[in-house]
Amino acid sequence: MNKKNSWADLAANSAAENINAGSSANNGSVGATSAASPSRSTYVPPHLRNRAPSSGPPAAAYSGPASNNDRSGYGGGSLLGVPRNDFRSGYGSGGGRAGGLGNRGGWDRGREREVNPFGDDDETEQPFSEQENTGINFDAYEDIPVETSGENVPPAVNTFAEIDLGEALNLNIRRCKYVKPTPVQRHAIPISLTGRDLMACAQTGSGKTAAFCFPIISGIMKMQDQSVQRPLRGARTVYPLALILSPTRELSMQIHEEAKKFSYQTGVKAVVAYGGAPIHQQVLYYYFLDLQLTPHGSPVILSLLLVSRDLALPSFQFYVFDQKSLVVLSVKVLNTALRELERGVDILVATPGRLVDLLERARVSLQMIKYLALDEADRMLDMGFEPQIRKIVEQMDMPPPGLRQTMLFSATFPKEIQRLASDFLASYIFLAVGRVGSSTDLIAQRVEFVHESDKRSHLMDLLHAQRANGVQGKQALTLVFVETKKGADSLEHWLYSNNLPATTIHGDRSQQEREHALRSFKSGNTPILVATDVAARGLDIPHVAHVVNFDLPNDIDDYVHRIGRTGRAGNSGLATAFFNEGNASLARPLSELMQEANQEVPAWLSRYAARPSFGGKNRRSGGGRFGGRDFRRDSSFNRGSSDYYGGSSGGYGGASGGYGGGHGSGVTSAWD
Ligand SMILES: Nc1ncnc2c1ncn2[C@@H]1O[C@H](COP(=O)(O)OP(=O)(O)OP(=O)(O)O)[C@@H](O)[C@H]1O
Repeated sequence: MNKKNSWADLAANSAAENINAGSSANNGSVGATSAASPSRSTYVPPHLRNRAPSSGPPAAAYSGPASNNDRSGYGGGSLLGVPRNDFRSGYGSGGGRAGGLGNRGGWDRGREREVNPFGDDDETEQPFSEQENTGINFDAYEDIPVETSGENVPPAVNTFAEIDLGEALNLNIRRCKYVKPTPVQRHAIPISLTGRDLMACAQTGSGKTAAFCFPIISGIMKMQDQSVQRPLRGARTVYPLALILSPTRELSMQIHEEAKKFSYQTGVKAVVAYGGAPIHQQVLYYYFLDLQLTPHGSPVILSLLLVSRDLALPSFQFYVFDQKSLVVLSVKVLNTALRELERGVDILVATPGRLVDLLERARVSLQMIKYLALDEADRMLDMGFEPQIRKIVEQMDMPPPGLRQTMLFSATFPKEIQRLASDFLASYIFLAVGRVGSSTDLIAQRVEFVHESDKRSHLMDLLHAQRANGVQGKQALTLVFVETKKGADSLEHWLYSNNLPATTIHGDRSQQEREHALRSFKSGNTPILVATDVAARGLDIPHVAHVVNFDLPNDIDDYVHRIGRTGRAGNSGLATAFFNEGNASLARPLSELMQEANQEVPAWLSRYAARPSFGGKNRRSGGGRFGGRDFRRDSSFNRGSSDYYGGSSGGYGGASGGYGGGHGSGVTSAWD
């Protein structure tokens, strides 16, 4: 019998192995099963045999972690049907499921104790100088141009000590080894601390997450001192004080991890809400509560308890399964994520879809929101997400602009999106660190003309050369962007069959597979990650040495975010793009971007860029010279007599401004 991977199949395998059941395919019904006299009353997992029988809590009957199936295609049947190539991860590690959802720091599975995200419980505090993260090259940021616009802009600071963030948060900043604020932090944190709304644009990898997290945590700490009361509307509804929205599950998880670090021992609690994967992909553990055999020897699971953290699964829902020789009469779902949420939340980090679900089920109320942050705000307000964001921000119970503080952050901010975003803001300050939508010159950019049919062999050459130059012949972490999910799978397969350790991340992979692929990449086990744009934004993966745009995106802003996965926090990086006739419309913005970042533009690319038929449609974020990027300064964006510079929200509650300016059309499929 082949091993299978869904929770039900795991149960089947486990049951079949342990009970030595007969092979008859009995599709027993509830009635038939009840009538059968069982040959054994209760299943005891192998590790609990020889112990006294117990009818105690489920933990006593733990059957082990559900499988991680990222490499399950090898050596056994896979429900997913597609072999996966997370190099080596499937060998000897048991698939690694125990390191999956449940191992994400901070959840602490049902215990109230706050997990130390720094793992430094025993560490005595070191002097500041010894802690400095030597990888950070702050000088790289010193001469970066900064522009602010809006009324009464608070002055920037040069050190964290100048800002009153609160002792507990300051301690965590030291634990993070942040010695001094990055430019976006120097400006954005004082602005936010004075309660002003903010639209901030700063280069990839320049510390925007902390720039919105610090004021939120510090503000909530102050609110705790004032013992802010939350409404009592049914124990199951929670009232977060801050909401941080991001476009992908992985980014939400990452922000949550960061928020947990920053808020450690501050009394501020951050919870993440994402999900949407089918039940069998979300199960952490399963327990047999009651299992019997029919006279024919078929296993009948009278009751199975699943422990899940997918917020979509209500606790204790009952299912009846009838699969081949296995009958499951009832499944109880113990939803650890919902329970975590029910214990209370100050900062809710979420993807929009999951949040809408929670709002509709009255699990979350936004009535108490004091802080709203949109990370990758331009992405959150483009055609794909805008309706959901409007629903969350304008049509539920969130306080309007002026009564809440709103912070929008991204590395790119097209003017059309700025205009939409202004609906969510009141009297806001616009902050641009570096040119809006520019890339950092920490990233060396190369563009090579490669015909479609030559791309694979060219990539192979790059990767081999890189390995030859690497430390002890090791492959440096390389992120390869392609345009489609199918393209990602096919390239991964090809790399793998050519002995290059690759995995993929894209929207057709299960959440478990996505997370496993990311972990495998980060750890260096699978140093080549083939990705769609689902990995283009926000992900902070240390030591990514090389980003390859195997397929260039249609939009220059997407290019900016993609290459921004390398060259982060002051470190240098390399980005190579394969360009051919199909990318002609990107020639002009690409060569402009490269010039701005002091990169050498190949003569052939300049010639493409100079052709009048190319490059017209693809606008640069913000556009124009430095200093003209706040859309409120551009008269063509003013609506009638309303004065956007002053920033009062003209469109609150209204319908979308209908942005349709060629943004994201080729990208949507990659973002789920
Ligand atoms: N003040 C600081 N000192 C040292 N490191 C910092 C500081 N602030 C942030 N970092 C580190 O810099 C890295 C990049 O930060 P972050 O992920 O917030 O960048 P970002 O601007 O949000 O990038 P992106 O545009 O790609 O989302 C992280 O590893 C973070 O821990």
